[in-house]
Amino acid sequence: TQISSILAGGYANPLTREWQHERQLTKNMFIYPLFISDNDEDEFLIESLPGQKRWGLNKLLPFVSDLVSKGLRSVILFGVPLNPNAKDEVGSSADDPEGPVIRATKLLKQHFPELYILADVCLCEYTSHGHCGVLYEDGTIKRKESVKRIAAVAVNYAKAGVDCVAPSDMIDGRVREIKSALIDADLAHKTFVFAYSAKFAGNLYGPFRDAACSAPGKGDRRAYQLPSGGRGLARRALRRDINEGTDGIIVKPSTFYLDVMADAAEICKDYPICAYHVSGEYAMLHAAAEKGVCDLKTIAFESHHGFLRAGARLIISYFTPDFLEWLSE
Ligand SMILES: NCC[C@H](CC(=O)O)[C@@H](CN)CCC(=O)O
Ligand SMILES: [Zn+2]
Repeated sequence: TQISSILAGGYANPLTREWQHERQLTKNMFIYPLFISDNDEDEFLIESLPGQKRWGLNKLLPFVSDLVSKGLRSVILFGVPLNPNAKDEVGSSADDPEGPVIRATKLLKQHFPELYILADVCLCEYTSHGHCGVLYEDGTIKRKESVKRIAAVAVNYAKAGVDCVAPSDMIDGRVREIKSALIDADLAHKTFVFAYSAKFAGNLYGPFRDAACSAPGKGDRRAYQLPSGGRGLARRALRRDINEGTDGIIVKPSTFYLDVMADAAEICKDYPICAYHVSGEYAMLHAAAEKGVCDLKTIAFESHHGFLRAGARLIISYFTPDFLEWLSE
């Protein structure tokens, strides 16, 4: 008999096309970023991040309640202190008990006890200079002091009820510092440490920095976020964070870094890998759809399928509300 070279029969039908997916997008893999303002009445549309808002605590609950009823399982909180004198050299207000992240955590836990809450841990939203750590006079990162401060913030978030701390600072040694500080505080047994292990300096965070007012005042983040060509460096950072006790790995950005995500799935195969579809990638798809280059829903599925193919199990995505609808159809 003639061995057929015809593959088409295997995916001729929509259902058999679905059968070809090794992993399907499901609601419980989505983690939704929430921008929490220190103005309780805020409900502010973020121009550069289509459809996304900055939320004050008096407006947050109905919005989250609707998403939870549609199957939202998890959010990641970013504090946006608008009050300018809340910022100082060491980001003191990051873990202010009256600050946006800690207050939002308590409010959300009270109303949605099942909602899994991650808190992004970084100083850039709270420092006067806008960098992710504490600086020397010459503008370089003061490593020891930075990681100690970031660990203290992580512990205070965990004390406030956060389920997972996600250090996005990228400063060497912060994972070990956070893990040991959580152990000392007797919180390590119930707090997930989700390190952004392969996070690249690039041009894809602009809309976020608009939303969070977190752009560096001077210079850039190239001294502590990875160079975009550095695949080997990313592999070394992945190994480093595993050794320092991370419980999961975030790769960020995503679309332009699927090879790094595949490396993470290999090097950290015993860990949950999370893709962060960052603000610039999200805004890019919206802009392309607006110009008629592609269809928004189709391109959202196509890009997010790529993260699964590359080995991600979780996705931090601004498309989360859309996917909660799309995956219910
Ligand atoms: N802590 C750094 C924040 C960082 C971007 C930046 O470098 O400013 C990301 C948040 N973790 C931005 C995420 C995004 O662009 O969506
Ligand atoms: Zn930062």
